[in-house]
Amino acid sequence: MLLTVNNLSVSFGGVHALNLDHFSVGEKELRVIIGPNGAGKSTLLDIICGKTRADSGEVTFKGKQILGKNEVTIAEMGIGRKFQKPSIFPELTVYDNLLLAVKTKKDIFSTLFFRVTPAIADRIHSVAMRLQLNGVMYKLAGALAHGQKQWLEIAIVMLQDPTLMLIDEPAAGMSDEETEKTGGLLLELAKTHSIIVIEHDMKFIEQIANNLVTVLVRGKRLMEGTFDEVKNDQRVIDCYLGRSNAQLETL
Ligand SMILES: Nc1ncnc2c1ncn2[C@@H]1O[C@H](COP(=O)(O)OP(=O)(O)OP(=O)(O)O)[C@@H](O)[C@H]1O
Repeated sequence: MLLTVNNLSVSFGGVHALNLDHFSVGEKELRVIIGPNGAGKSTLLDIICGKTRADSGEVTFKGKQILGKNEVTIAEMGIGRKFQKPSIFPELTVYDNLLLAVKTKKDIFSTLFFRVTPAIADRIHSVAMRLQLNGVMYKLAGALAHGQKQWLEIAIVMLQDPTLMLIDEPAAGMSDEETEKTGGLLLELAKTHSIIVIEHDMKFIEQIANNLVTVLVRGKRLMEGTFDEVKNDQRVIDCYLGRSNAQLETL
């Protein structure tokens, strides 16, 4: 397994946010995590990327313990996180945003003497191609459509060379067409990367869940299964019924 979590406990001011017995993700797996608000989904990703400290437990990545390591070290080990809040520079072009992502991966010394070699330019263009940004490379990032901005964010994470990408609600605020395209992009990226996606939109989950879906409720793992198993599980339906973000019952 690429990532393994065991007996992870996290609390904030005495309130348990996570009490997770086990969770693991394999190489080139696309895992979806669902759960009602406050289930601990973001906290789990925060722990994995080193943003939040755990009280106890074990998280190993490529066989190495990562609990207690800081965000920079964990990113260097190969875990990239795309947050919901935008992190692109709107006044720079798409190309310059991508170039900056390559530069910031370097240490200060090599950043000072940074040159765009043909290999770097190729890499930027190949990532842009995968995220279907090649047609808008010289457009200002701020002028992109909402969907394209999100794809640019994913491209920026990709350029940091992660083995595992953590993505929070990639389709939030997108049109139906953009959502479907995002699903296709994630499935394509999962051919070369492991990806954990937190998502609420069940139609989108149905499109991308080619492997397991993990259901978290009140910090615990309620169940794990295929999309159909999860969708038809009475406990899952009960957790979602009556919630505005649930569309389980309509599928
Ligand atoms: N920094 C924090 N300080 C205090 N409590 C927090 C903090 N972060 C999260 N929590 C609490 O931990 C619990 C889990 O929150 P978390 O954001 O991980 O849930 P979630 O499943 O991602 O929810 P949502 O779908 O609403 O984003 C909640 O009760 C939340 O209020």
